[in-house]
Amino acid sequence: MSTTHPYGDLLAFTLTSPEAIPPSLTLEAGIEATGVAPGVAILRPTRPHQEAFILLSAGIHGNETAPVEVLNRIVADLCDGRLPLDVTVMVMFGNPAALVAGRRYLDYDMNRLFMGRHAGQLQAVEARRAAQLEEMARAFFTQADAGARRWHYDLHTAIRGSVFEQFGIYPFPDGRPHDRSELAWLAEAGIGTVLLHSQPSATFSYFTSHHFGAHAFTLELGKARPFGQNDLPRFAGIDRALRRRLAGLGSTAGIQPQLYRAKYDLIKETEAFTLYLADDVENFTPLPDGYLIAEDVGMRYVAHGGQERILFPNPKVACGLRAGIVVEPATL
Ligand SMILES: O=C(O)CCC(=O)N[C@@H](CCC(=O)O)C(=O)O
Ligand SMILES: [Zn+2]
Repeated sequence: MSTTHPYGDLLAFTLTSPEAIPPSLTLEAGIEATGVAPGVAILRPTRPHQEAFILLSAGIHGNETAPVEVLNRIVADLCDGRLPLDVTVMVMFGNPAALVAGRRYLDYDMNRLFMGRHAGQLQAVEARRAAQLEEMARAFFTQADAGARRWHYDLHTAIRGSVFEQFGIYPFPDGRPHDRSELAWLAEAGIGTVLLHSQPSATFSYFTSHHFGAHAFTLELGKARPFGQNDLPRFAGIDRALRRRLAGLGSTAGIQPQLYRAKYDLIKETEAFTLYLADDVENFTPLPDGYLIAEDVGMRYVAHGGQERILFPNPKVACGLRAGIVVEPATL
């Protein structure tokens, strides 16, 4: 089957025309493709299929290109009949303008603007886009019957390298138990480490978990690199697992990832915030007992106990935002 539609390379379509909505088409592969917004489309089999709704997002941060390339290939394989689809899937390239610019964001970090936080940053282009993504996620998940299964995988790569190259982030479950079969699915996808968030946040995965009860995860799949510099075979585990999920296949293995819990956030309150970790310190680096991690006006962040590790240290964030997370080992 030869490609004669933009779903054969939705990424090229989006980067070339970042304000264009993909066309709505019935494809020879037996898929109804509906363009919803720039960089966003829903794919649904034309034949009877499972009552499962899967949201796959990438490029919420515009410099995190590899996950966008992974999703782009999956969309092409679905739409050209090389990969079976037995669920309804919405694919989102989160921030097309930032993807074109190769920047994490243009005005404001979009993954701090969900849960309605966009209303407080209306001058930022990311605020309008976050509001749009929220609305599209709401329409997508609320069309599902009460018994339908809902998943959301928000794919990222990180600024720094990591002691554990790929890891998942389980948003705060609002009192629901953590789901061991979802954790096993992550392990099977090659994601051997999962951070359990301990509080609500303004991220996309918390939004879909909180509002729609989706099994939602932020997945950190490696180090962020520009388009053309990604080593895509390193993403084979998540690629394979997503393809199985889209084909309606279940888990095969029972292994569990190792778990960490978010203990507290480093908050950059003022421009005086100082981080005492070098730029090449990796995510999940252990923090020796007593180590001074960071300081801000009237605040000293000191490591305790020798079991803590640092995640996402970044002194360059805007004031008021998280400049790192101190994590510790956890069990369920
Ligand atoms: O490398 C970094 O410093 C950030 C990588 C990244 O974008 N991570 C996500 C994690 C979201 C979460 O905590 O659920 C983010 O910071 O938005
Ligand atoms: Zn990111």
